Amino acid sequence: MLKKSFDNCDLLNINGKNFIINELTEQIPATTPALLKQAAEKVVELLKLNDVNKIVGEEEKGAVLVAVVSLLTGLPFGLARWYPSGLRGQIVVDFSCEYTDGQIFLNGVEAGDRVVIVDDMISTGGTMIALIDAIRKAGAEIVDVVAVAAKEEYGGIQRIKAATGIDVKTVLVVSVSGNKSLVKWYEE
Ligand SMILES: O=P(O)(O)OC[C@H]1O[C@H](OP(=O)(O)OP(=O)(O)O)[C@H](O)[C@@H]1O
Ligand SMILES: Nc1ncnc2[nH]cnc12
Repeated sequence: MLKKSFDNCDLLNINGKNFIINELTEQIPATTPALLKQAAEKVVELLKLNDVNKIVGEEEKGAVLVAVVSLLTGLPFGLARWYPSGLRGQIVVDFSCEYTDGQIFLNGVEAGDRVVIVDDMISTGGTMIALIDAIRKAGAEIVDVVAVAAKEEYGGIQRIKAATGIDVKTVLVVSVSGNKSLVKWYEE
């Protein structure tokens, strides 16, 4: 079901970047609980959870998945926001992603935490690099990073590895260079 939902989807060109019109991240068509559950279960299967005390993700599409992974694992979660709330304890880090750049504001991560990062999609890897920087700035340790999908042509996984030393695992890799999306690899 998950593999099928990312395969043969329409692609929408936004400033030269190919956006996958799909059920899990874009609600086209509406996300079913069965698909969301399968995506979260696949992420949990890949996650190394030894002595981990927290999940970290980013709003807003990623947060839907993080919430379900939290329910499945019983672990609390922190989130990076795109706007400052003015709350004390927010960690601020610059980011640059596929469509824009700016800052992220991380809540809920403390020094000494052992965290796993969960996200829906990796494109350029810019958001993930900023999230990793913010978590390290908070004094927490990153034990594992899992995303549902990576877009093959954008080199995000390699960029994250080069910038942070971290290997990101994904459930699937999807190509966006044709007329439609094509799932190139899927973790059975
Ligand atoms: O690898 P990158 O180039 O950084 O892109 C990946 C990011 O883009 C998506 O979020 P999006 O920017 O669509 O924001 P949203 O989750 O707030 O809708 C996705 O959830 C990732 O966080
Ligand atoms: N649905 C999507 N398709 C392609 N790239 C994305 N980046 C974030 N959401 C995406």
